[in-house]
Amino acid sequence: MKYAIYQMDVIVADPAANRDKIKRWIEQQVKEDKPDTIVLPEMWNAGYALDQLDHLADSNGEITIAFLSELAKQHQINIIGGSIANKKAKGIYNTSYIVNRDGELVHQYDKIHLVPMLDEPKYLIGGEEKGTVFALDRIKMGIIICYDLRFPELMRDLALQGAEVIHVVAQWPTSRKDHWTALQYARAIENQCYLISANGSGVCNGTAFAGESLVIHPSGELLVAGKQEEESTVRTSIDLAEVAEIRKNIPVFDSRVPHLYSV
Ligand SMILES: O=C(O)CCC(=O)C(=O)O
Repeated sequence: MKYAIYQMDVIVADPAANRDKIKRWIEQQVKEDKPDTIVLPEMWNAGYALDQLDHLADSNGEITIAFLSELAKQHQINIIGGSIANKKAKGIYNTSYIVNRDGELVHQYDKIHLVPMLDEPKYLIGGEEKGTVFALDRIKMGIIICYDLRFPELMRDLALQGAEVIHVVAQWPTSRKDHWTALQYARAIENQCYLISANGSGVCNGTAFAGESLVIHPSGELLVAGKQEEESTVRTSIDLAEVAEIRKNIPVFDSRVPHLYSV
C-alpha cells in the first residue's frame, strides 16, 4: 500500500481555507504518483483556536464527511482524515473520519484523552467509545489521536483486535518532541505493527508543532520521517507480510500472560 502523509501547516481558524489547501495537495499527490492512502493531521479544520471552536467546529461531521468522501471517490484513494473539531449534541469532540476509495465512511473515532496542558478539557469532550479496528483494502488498521499516544493500553487494544497498521494523527508541539518520537518507536516495537503518523507543522498562537511525521516498520526501524517543523509530504510503501514475519520471529503476543496484569 502506497502512502502520502500531509504534514500540514494548518491555517488557524479557517476551515474553508484548510479544505481548499487539502484539496489542492491531494490533486498534486495524485498527479505526481498516485497514493493508495493519504493521511491528514489532527484538528485540520480549525487548528488550535480552542476558544473559537463554537463557531468553527463542524456539525456532526457533515461538511467534513461530504468533503472527504467526494475527494476519495473522485481520486479513488483511501483517506485517513486526521481529525476535526466536531460539534455533537453533548459538546465539541475531536473526531477522526476514515473513508475508502468508494467514498464510504468506514470508521469514526473521537479522541479519548484530552490534554490538560492545552486546556482541552475546558473546550472539548473526550470520546466515550473504545477504539476499534477498521479495514481499508482489506488491511486491518487503527487510529489514535495525539495525546492518546501516551496511553499504551489504547494501541495494545487495537493490536489485540488485529490491527497491523496504526495511525497517529497529531499536532504535537516541538517543546515535547523527544516524547513524540520515543513513544512512537515504543508503540511500534511493542505492538509489532506499522506505525504511521501525521503531525502538524508551523506555529499556532506561539506554539510550534514538531513535524517529524514518522513511518516506523514493525521491527522498530524508521522508514521515513517528515522535516522538522516545516510543512512537507512524507511518502512510503508498506508490506503487510512483514508484520507476520516479525510477529513470528519474536512472538510477543503468544508470550503475553494477561491474567498477571492488573491493567
Ligand atoms: O502529549 C503531549 O505532549 C502533546 C499532546 C497534544 O498536543 C495533543 O494531544 O494535541
